[in-house]
Amino acid sequence: MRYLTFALAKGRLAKKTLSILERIGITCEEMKDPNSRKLIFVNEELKLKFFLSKATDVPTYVEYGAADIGVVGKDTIMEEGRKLYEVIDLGLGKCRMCVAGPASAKDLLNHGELIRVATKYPNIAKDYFYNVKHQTVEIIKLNGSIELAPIVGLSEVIVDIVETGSTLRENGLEVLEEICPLSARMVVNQVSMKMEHERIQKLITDLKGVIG
Ligand SMILES: Nc1ncnc2c1ncn2[C@@H]1O[C@H](COP(=O)(O)OP(=O)(O)OP(=O)(O)O)[C@@H](O)[C@H]1O
Ligand SMILES: O=P(O)(O)OC[C@H]1O[C@H](OP(=O)(O)OP(=O)(O)O)[C@H](O)[C@@H]1O
Repeated sequence: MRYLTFALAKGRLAKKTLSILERIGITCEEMKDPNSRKLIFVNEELKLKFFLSKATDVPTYVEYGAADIGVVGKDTIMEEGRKLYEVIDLGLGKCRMCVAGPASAKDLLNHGELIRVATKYPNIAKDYFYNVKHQTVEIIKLNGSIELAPIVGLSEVIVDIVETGSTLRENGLEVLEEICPLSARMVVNQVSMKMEHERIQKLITDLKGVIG
């Protein structure tokens, strides 16, 4: 039996992903050592391998088949646009992709003005403004602390993740439009899905049994 390899997003989703896998009997004790610098972990008994990578790289590993299976946020799947199968919504890491800004920016969205949109997600923002709203905008790519952009005058609005809404509230901003709900998904390499169909299907069925 060959090894099945999992690419898991490090950061916010990692711990929750490991605990959902544990609930279906997939454990990788080694991975829990916070001091370890090791990158790849093996469960000999189950013939599984795991590695943690930057969330944005998970779809890349899965498309190329370096990992058979990945767990990553829907936002990253949409933004990366890789060829893979999205097989299950794990229901964790729930949040929303939103257009946000000061209340005063609402009118700019309703009247189709040429506005600047700061975001870590240029493809999602482009798709939303061009294909859904049919509004021409200038997209400005940032890499973090997106809420700063409208405060310091870099953009009129932002496209970003909202979970509790605290970051927006504490900075005098609000949700202006909701683009879509988000959560972590399991994704599968298209060839692996065919070659390892039975094992992957069992995994999906087991996961469906433990998620609410
Ligand atoms: N409040 C939140 N903020 C950001 N992401 C969240 C939040 N809640 C859930 N998520 C989900 O967690 C995923 C990973 O978030 P995390 O902040 O760990 O990674 P990242 O932002 O891609 O990493 P980095 O900070 O290295 O760029 C997101 O892609 C999203 O699907
Ligand atoms: O609605 P909330 O619960 O406040 O969560 C949303 C915030 O969390 C994320 O930022 P993150 O902490 O990942 O930092 P970053 O902005 O540097 O990416 C996201 O980009 C928002 O800023």
